[in-house]
Amino acid sequence: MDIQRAAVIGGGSFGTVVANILADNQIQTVQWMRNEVVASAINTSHTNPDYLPGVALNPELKATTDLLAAVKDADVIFVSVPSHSVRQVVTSFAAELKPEQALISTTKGIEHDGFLLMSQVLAEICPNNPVGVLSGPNLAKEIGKRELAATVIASENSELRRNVQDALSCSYFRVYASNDLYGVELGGALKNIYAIVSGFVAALGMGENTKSMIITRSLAEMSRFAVALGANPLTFLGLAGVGDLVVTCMSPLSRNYRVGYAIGQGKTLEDAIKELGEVAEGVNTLKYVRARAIELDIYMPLVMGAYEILFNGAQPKDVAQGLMTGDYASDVEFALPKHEI
Ligand SMILES: NC(=O)c1ccc[n+]([C@@H]2O[C@H](COP(=O)([O-])OP(=O)(O)OC[C@H]3O[C@@H](n4cnc5c(N)ncnc54)[C@H](O)[C@@H]3O)[C@@H](O)[C@H]2O)c1
Ligand SMILES: O=P(O)(O)OC[C@H](O)CO
Repeated sequence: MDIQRAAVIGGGSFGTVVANILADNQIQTVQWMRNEVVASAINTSHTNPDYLPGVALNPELKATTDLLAAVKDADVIFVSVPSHSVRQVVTSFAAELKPEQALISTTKGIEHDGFLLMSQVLAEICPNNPVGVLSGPNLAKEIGKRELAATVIASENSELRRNVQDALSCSYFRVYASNDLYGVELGGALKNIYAIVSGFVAALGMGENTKSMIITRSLAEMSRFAVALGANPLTFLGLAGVGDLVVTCMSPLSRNYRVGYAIGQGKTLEDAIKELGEVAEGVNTLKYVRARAIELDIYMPLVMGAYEILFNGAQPKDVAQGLMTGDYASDVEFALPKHEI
């Protein structure tokens, strides 16, 4: 199956850049979105003014608000809506799919019920279709401007991996392949938590040593969690692990970092999310990962501290001090010694 026609589901920043790369590679691409005004702007002025203002999109990219028309003839369908909408949106076209049509999630989130990653949601709804995940250090606003970046396509289906590599690789986008679907996808979801933590650190004006400590300990913590759940530890040394963690923890372009920054400045979570006006997947991911870590007895002090700040009104400064001295009051006890790993 060569990819000649593609659909992208979602009219936000990342859906638009994926659709634009495909169009740059002469793949006939239709992007589906709910907003008719944005669809019309993409078709006529070749811009997405709501999410990527100032970015010139490929004039061959077509947008539509007709979901069934978008997916009908697509060899591959990229799903790029927030995690809380994936099940509903995919269910609304699943019955129309032919078994050879592949589904690729670009969504870095977790579904609460059953702690399902998005590829697992796709496989549950469309059990006969090949499934994959695209994840890596991919800030949409930079890729929209065609700045150089790399990503990972992960799937258990080697033909699908090769085809997506061919479809997306171009002069500004390099695509690596992995068969660790679970690890690649979990890396993309987990790093959002630590981007929020890095936002606190930046807002408090902490030093470069502190930032490095946070990123490094975040990597240890997220790898420990992922390996306990069955991921390959080597995945966390690659683009979808440390790569995505570093960019999201360091860039104010990250929405998760911005939420952490706003809270670090003293804003409420509600205000921080309202101000952002876009999705910050890490907020819900933090809740679900904390619950899972407690259930499985996995030592995750940064997750526990971040939860106290976001949902229990703790002060970032107090939590940071508690984490340093090891006597941070948590209602959770851990089997692992505190400084192990
Ligand atoms: N923006 C990035 O830099 C980036 C990079 C890589 C991955 N991602 C991931 O991609 C996913 C989407 O992110 P984004 O940046 O495009 O988000 P976004 O907030 O820019 O856009 C989300 C889009 O989905 C639409 N949407 C929401 N609920 C919907 C529903 N029920 N039906 C139809 N459309 C719906 C919104 O209207 C919006 O157009 C997220 O999980 C994110 O983690 C984002
Ligand atoms: O803006 P964020 O925080 O959702 O992060 C965007 C991408 O996931 C970075 O790879």
